[in-house]
Amino acid sequence: MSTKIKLEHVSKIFGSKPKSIIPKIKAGMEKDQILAETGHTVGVYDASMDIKEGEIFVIMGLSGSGKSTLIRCFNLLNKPTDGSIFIDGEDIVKFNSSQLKKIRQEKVAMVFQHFGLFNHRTIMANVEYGLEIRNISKEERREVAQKNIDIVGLGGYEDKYPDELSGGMQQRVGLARALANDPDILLMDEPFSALDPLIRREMQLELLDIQDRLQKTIIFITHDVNEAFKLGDRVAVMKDGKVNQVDTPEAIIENPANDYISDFIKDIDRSKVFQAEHVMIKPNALVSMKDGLNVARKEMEENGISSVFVVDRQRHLKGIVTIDDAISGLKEKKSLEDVLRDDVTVVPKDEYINDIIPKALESSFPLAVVNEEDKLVGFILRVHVLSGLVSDDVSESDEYHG
Ligand SMILES: Nc1ncnc2c1ncn2[C@@H]1O[C@H](COP(=O)(O)OP(=O)(O)OP(=O)(O)O)[C@@H](O)[C@H]1O
Repeated sequence: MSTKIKLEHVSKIFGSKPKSIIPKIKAGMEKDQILAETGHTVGVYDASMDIKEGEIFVIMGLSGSGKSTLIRCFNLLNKPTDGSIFIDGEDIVKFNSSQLKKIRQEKVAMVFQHFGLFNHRTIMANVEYGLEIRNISKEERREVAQKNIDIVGLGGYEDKYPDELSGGMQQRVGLARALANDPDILLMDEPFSALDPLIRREMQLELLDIQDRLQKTIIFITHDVNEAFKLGDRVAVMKDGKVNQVDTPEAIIENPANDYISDFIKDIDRSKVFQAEHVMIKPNALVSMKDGLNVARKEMEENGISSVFVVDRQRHLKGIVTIDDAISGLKEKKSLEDVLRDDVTVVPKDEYINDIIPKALESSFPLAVVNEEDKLVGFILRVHVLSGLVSDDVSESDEYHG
């Protein structure tokens, strides 16, 4: 994926002489001391990051950590005190007002926490708004707005007014309005935090679904670590105006950059973050149909394992054979095919552990993990899914091998 947005050493200081504060921070002065001695507030300090085209990039942090200040820099609602922001390679901090107007109308759209809808306008007229100020013709406006109302699942509500809709529905209108200008970049500042938990979960799934279809570059702000890790392809963790870590949810959980982040993520539900490919074990023994039963038995004996997966030449799974079946099958002069069991549960490599648990409970064999081409890439042991899910020792087990 190519870089869509690049931040280089972006700082935003609030106060009468913001630039004078930068050297003080460089010299190691902390945010509290700066406020006490100079009356300036450090909103964001020295943020650098690359955001890739088509990713959901989450900025997470507690209240006051600088998330909103930072996201408002992406469309220059906040002009950085220092640093550069490149969108598609152009430094927007240097843009004049007409360039800025264009980029806000056409390339970057924002969805707000409290929806920001016009209460005197119908849903249709709210969604049409951005197109209207760009002087798009009435017919085209209607067509584009209708398409986006349908995308967010609000077909049939076009003539209602915002206060006739629930919070979740109002936020869908906010999303449709942002999408109507077909922006490359969507800025979402705590869009779901005013919603109750059930609606919030529904909206999270809806956003993932819409993103699958539209592939925008999304910057999403939240203070909720579970939301961050559920939605984010990558997550930036902020504290006191500074970006502490930028990485994938899995990498942050495995290697938190400092104690603050360890503390932040201790309540995370790992089963909703880790996917099959993160916890699977790569098989060190595999048997192909043409190898035959004797080879299968040897593989199991030499590796000290009680079952082995059988694949074809393309590594597609054919089934599993157990050591007991292999030994008795050989005595009875049976072939590998005769004793092959096909009741193996197969899971795609991007399936969440949360969804794998019930399958593991039902299966008497290790679960087979396959890639997009349906090739066997690993396996997951029932015992590990059940005991602490994705504990660090998962790869050290020698109880079974596939
Ligand atoms: N316009 C402003 N003038 C002065 N200080 C500001 C301004 N906007 C934000 N700040 C300060 O900058 C710091 C970061 O605030 P910001 O709103 O970005 O945090 P946040 O992480 O988004 O918090 P929240 O989740 O509560 O919105 C805070 O200390 C805040 O008081």
